[in-house]
Amino acid sequence: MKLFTVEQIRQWDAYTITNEPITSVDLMERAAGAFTEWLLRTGLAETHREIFILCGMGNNGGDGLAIARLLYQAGYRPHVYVIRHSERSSDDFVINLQRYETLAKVQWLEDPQTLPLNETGVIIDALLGSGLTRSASGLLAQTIKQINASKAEVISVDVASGLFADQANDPDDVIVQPTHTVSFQIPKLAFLQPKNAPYVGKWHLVDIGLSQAYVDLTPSPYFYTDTRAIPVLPDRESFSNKGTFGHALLMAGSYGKIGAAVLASRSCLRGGVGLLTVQVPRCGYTIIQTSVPEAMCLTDEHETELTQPNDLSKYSAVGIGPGMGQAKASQQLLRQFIAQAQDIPCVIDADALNILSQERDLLEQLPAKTILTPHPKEFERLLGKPWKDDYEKLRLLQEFSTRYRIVVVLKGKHTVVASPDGEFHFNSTGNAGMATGGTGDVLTGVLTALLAQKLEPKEAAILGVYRHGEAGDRAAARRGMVALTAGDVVDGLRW
Ligand SMILES: NC(=O)C1=CN([C@@H]2O[C@H](COP(=O)(O)OP(=O)(O)OC[C@H]3O[C@@H](n4cnc5c(N)ncnc54)[C@H](OP(=O)(O)O)[C@@H]3O)[C@@H](O)[C@H]2O)[C@@H](O)CC1
Ligand SMILES: Nc1ncnc2c1ncn2[C@@H]1O[C@H](COP(=O)(O)OP(=O)(O)O)[C@@H](O)[C@H]1O
Ligand SMILES: [K+]
Repeated sequence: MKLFTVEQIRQWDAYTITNEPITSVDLMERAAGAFTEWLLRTGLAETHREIFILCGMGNNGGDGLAIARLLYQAGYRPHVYVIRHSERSSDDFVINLQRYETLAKVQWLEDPQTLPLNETGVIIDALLGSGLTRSASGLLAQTIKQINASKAEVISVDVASGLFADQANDPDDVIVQPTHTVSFQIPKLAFLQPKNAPYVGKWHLVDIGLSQAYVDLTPSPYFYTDTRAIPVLPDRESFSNKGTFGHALLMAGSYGKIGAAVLASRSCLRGGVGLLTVQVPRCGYTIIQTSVPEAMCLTDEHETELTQPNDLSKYSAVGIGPGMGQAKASQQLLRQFIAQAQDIPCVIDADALNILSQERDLLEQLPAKTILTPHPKEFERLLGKPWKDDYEKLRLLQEFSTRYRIVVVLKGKHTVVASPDGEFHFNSTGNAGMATGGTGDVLTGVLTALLAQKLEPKEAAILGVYRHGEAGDRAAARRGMVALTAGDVVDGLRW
């Protein structure tokens, strides 16, 4: 799914109005109808709950008033408040205010302290949407604080009031903290940024029929990976043999961390590779041979660390780093590896990334088909500096990917795949149960398997990250998030 900036969403709105054609107030009606249908379907507005609808004077407030009318017509009796936060009001706000006032009165809120919010109530937050131009202050900020202090269920219309939809807020901004955000058509970029988690809650999309032609015509670097958009592995030919699916090499493990090599090996096999060789220090030999009998084991000459370069020519892809440690000899090994691997697709992870952070000249020499898989701390080390906010992080990620011409998978709740063509693909699968040791090693194995099967690095990264998260979701459905381990993620892999 393509994602857009606020300015593009505004143009999308205008394009739909002109080309469908539909009047803007009817489009607002459609948005309010979709929101109300969602609300009634979820049962969050059961009649015994009091519904408070807080409206601003722009189109978000207009949505709030149209929702109020639709609820009123469905038999609910919402308490509707409007806040005078601006000199101006939007035309569609005015029309919807008049329409509502044919049914009931609204209250102009002068003092937020007087809001009779209670914990069994539902607050519909329609103060401000994507038209936010500055941080909330004054009466608006007081009202938002009052909403956040109440124990009521809060549902934001389109985007939480006070949250910028496509740029960073200041740390001390006053922003609604909803339990749910019901957003029109597409997720806003803000929903995917880690620091915004308290200002989004659970987000849901409702379809308001904005023009598909605009989506097709309008370029954007941002994508949200949904089931319809993921790359696919080619079907397996019935006459194929194990040679068809590549021979992967994993270089992983050190004394006390052979488990990382085991997890990456298992997931590489579940990723569909034809043949797998695992290079581990001598201490890992028996462990690999007994716990992953499908893999061949190449023992390093060193007892506890990886030190020995290989002839890489027979491998279709290499994954290096999980549990590898950062011993001096392993640093030298990585240097030799990079020199040798220029024509081989590779995944560089974990300790190998930390070595790269210290030996920065190696970044310039990375093979053309490289995927790096840092978590945020590892990415910060690679950059050599922290970022100011999540959007600056994205800019730096893009610069990094373009400068070194590699795919970077920045892991997290919405793992981002950044590619040298300037695109960002935010992942949609996975869950907090995966925040447990070893799940990253599982991802390395999967990505190595996909590269061995000749997927291009960008496609391999988008697909692998998606399936890895999906495997985590399957594992969480079976065991619950608390009990989930990295091995369960391996077991959850399906293609
Ligand atoms: N295409 C779609 O998806 C559709 C979108 N729709 C809806 O439209 C919403 C966007 O509406 P919108 O553009 O009218 O903006 P909205 O957020 O209501 O703000 C209004 C005004 O508030 C003001 N203001 C800003 N910041 C302020 C502050 N801190 N403190 C005080 N005032 C502040 C500022 O005016 P100013 O005071 O700067 O003159 C601004 O113009 C969108 O979120 C969705 O709900 C649907 O109806 C139909 C289809
Ligand atoms: N809250 C979360 N939601 C979704 N996925 C998560 C979450 N926390 C972690 N993950 C995923 O789990 C993996 C963790 O990788 P990493 O931090 O390298 O762990 P490790 O080094 O222990 O293997 C990543 O793929 C990440 O995207
Ligand atoms: K809102």
